[in-house]
Amino acid sequence: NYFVLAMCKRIKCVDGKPLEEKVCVIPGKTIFGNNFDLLNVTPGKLFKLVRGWAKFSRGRSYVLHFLNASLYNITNAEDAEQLFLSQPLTTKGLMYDLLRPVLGDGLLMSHEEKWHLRRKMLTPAFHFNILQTFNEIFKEESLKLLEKLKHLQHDSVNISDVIEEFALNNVCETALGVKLNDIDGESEYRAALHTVGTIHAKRASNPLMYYRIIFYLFGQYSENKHYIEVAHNFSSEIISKKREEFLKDKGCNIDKVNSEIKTRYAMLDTLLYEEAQGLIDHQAICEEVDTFMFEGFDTTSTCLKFALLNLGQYPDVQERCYQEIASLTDFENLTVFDLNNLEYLGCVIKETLRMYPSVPFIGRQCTKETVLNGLILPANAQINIHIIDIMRDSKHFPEPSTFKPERFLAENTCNMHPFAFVPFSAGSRNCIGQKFAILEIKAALVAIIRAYRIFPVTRTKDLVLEYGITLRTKQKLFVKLEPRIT
Ligand code: HEM
Repeated sequence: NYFVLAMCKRIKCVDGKPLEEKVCVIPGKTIFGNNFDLLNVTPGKLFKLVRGWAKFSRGRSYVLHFLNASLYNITNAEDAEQLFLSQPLTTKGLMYDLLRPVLGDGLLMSHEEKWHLRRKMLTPAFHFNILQTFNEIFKEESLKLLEKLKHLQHDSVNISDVIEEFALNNVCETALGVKLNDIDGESEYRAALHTVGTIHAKRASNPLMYYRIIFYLFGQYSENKHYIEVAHNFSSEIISKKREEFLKDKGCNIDKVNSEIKTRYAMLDTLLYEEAQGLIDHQAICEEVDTFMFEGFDTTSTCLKFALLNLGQYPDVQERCYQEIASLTDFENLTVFDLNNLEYLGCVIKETLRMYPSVPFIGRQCTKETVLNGLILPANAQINIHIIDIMRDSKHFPEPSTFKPERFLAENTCNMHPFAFVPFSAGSRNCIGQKFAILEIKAALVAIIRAYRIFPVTRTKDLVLEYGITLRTKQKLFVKLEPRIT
């Protein structure tokens, strides 16, 4: 039962056949399983290694053996289906523990009863009525983004900074109800989130660093602690400010709040209302706010940056988007319906997410012995779901490395496997912010495409992709912009 030298319990086939008949077993570099395969890798090397294993296994899911745990890697839609539909397999994997000091036990990390309650509590904050009010903020921030772009050197625009600022402003103003620019320490906060993500990616690339004591002694423990504190102090200050406003404004009229909450309450107000009812405490609010800021900012900005690179590289695609947008009314008057109706632009965003998913890998762990896809996974086995490989499977997406937004037109998706396109994950632990994200990305792209022709500077084929919570690149990203004459 044990893979002795790797010191982990083996995964077995339900029918007793050799494991290799069901999955690919990646040979380790040493007799100690795959324990030493990851030593001294950088986030860039780790990304390449993990994708290389997926290539080696030729479309089959694969297994690795690490100290104390086997790792089942799901790389295709067929194997992902059972997992996404499984209720017991909703506990997040070991890797997420590295994020716990940052996100606490918020929606992303929590499980079972706690997750259920919080998800139920927060779902109304993403209701269609609320998205309508968010749309006004997305448009306002998109216009501010254009204003920023106007003052940059158009021959080579570094899109990372402006896009990240745009995304963070949006999530702060929508979810928390405060304008980030009005608060001191905004840029330090953004830098802190970025650094915490970078340290996490580096730590995740070295299994020895998963041990707290080793991270403490030889890793970036103090730096990490410092930046987490900066981020937490910032969000905590916002929460205190909003609590004061909330209690002054609504505290005496909970019934009124109760009726409003279903129609127009953003996330933080919803949480403050639950706090006023005694259902959650300050700590819980902090965890959720930190989770939403973290999840809501890097993910959308990553997608936007790749979408701009793609639009620059494919002038025909860009022109088709422009034609679709050209018939719309003034930008300021665009409704959620108008943006939802932009079918081709929607295909561009989907194709961008398919090729460059903002969250390329997600993880689960078995809390007890579990049967999945004809395998018996021992308790504590880890499961890594390769969102990126699932969506680059040539069975479902012919010529997977070619950017073809048309594959997402309604007439081409009728027979698509339900779990072949999963940038927002799927099943009960799917992304709560997916409609929010698409709307925000569309608003920004409409504003930019209307104002500028985009030309390539950084090309996607030259990018070195890096492992991280979100997809990262070694290089900074640049495009050239040419104002459109209207
Ligand atoms: C293009 C943008 C986005 C992408 C690709 C994306 C992707 C994902 C994925 C793959 C997951 C599952 C994570 C896992 O199982 O470990 C997830 C979960 C989550 N996302 Fe997003 N996300 C995006 C935008 C957003 C936004 C804008 C928000 C909030 C405003 C958000 C909030 C969350 C939260 C709270 C969860 C945890 C949900 C739960 O477990 O119940 N995301 N997202």
